[in-house]
Amino acid sequence: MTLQETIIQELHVKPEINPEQESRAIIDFLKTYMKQYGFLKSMVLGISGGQDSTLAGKLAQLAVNELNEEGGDYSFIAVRLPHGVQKDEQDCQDALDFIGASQELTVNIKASVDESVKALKEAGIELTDFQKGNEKARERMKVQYSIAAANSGIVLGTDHAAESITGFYTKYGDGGADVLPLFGLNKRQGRAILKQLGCPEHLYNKQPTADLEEDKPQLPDEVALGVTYEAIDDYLEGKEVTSEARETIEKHYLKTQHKRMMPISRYSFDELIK
Ligand SMILES: NC(=O)c1ccc[n+]([C@@H]2O[C@H](COP(=O)([O-])OP(=O)(O)OC[C@H]3O[C@@H](n4cnc5c(N)ncnc54)[C@H](O)[C@@H]3O)[C@@H](O)[C@H]2O)c1
Ligand SMILES: Nc1ncnc2c1ncn2[C@@H]1O[C@H](COP(=O)(O)O)[C@@H](O)[C@H]1O
Ligand SMILES: O=P(O)(O)OP(=O)(O)O
Ligand SMILES: [Mg+2]
Repeated sequence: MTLQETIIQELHVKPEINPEQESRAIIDFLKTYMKQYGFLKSMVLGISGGQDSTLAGKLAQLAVNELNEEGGDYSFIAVRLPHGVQKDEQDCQDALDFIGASQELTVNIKASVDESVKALKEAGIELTDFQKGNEKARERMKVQYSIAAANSGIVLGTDHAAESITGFYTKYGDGGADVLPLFGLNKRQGRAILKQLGCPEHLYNKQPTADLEEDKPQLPDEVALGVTYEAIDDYLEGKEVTSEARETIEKHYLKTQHKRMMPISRYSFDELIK
């Protein structure tokens, strides 16, 4: 098998999807999961104003609606987690309107992040702007777990194949979650599902950004990665891409293998270095 074929198999990407069937399958998966564990009552997810959290949030809310129509008492808790004031706050509000969550909460992470940065500095560790970005992502994870704990809930994550392949997430930050509804999809497939669900166009066509760096506000993922999502999506669908794109994608994949595994032990080290 080529590395491309191995990755496609590992990340469960289909060369094409039927958006309606795919959203049905994800909603059914979420419903089955919630029903499997009787004590679970809620799903929690940070809503950033981007494509992925809009999609995962909408699918979670649709699952909750159906569970409740069937006699359940479940909720989807959409969480705004700005760091100070977010430039694209209007997109976040548009996403929340589209999702129609059972409950909305806002926790501003700035004070906690600033305190961590300060305490680390006092201990002699001065974070770079990039490292502080990862601190923000981990603070968001922490807040979502606290909300889930207080609401008999699980934390949803928005990782999908087009992010997983490059490891473009903060380990135990946005990479830390209980259930990944979008796993197996690439970026354009997620966009197609949002379109089919009637999402406002400006949300599903929005430039993907982690928006974690203060020195580079709203830095497009594609600039940080050095490759376009079009190329990543093509690669994941088994298509030919330029040799430059292939090299960049595969380099990211190999460098971030540890992120797609449980913490490494003597028994998994071989898997990592293969
Ligand atoms: N922080 C930001 O401001 C920012 C902004 C945009 C995008 N991103 C993206 O988010 C991601 C997060 O950055 P990151 O990957 O540098 O940080 P990370 O914290 O997600 O991962 C780095 C950590 O992983 C562990 N690690 C590294 N190599 C390992 C190995 N071989 N085996 C086991 N553990 C290992 C180490 O603890 C290291 O500190 C990147 O893809 C980045 O491009 C971050
Ligand atoms: N500003 C944010 N508010 C709420 N939730 C957020 C915010 N930024 C990121 N998130 C969550 O993290 C994931 C990953 O974001 P990327 O843009 O892929 O880095 C996002 O889906 C939200 O759930
Ligand atoms: O995870 P999101 O919602 O922030 O989407 P994107 O990765 O496209 O910014
Ligand atoms: Mg984003």
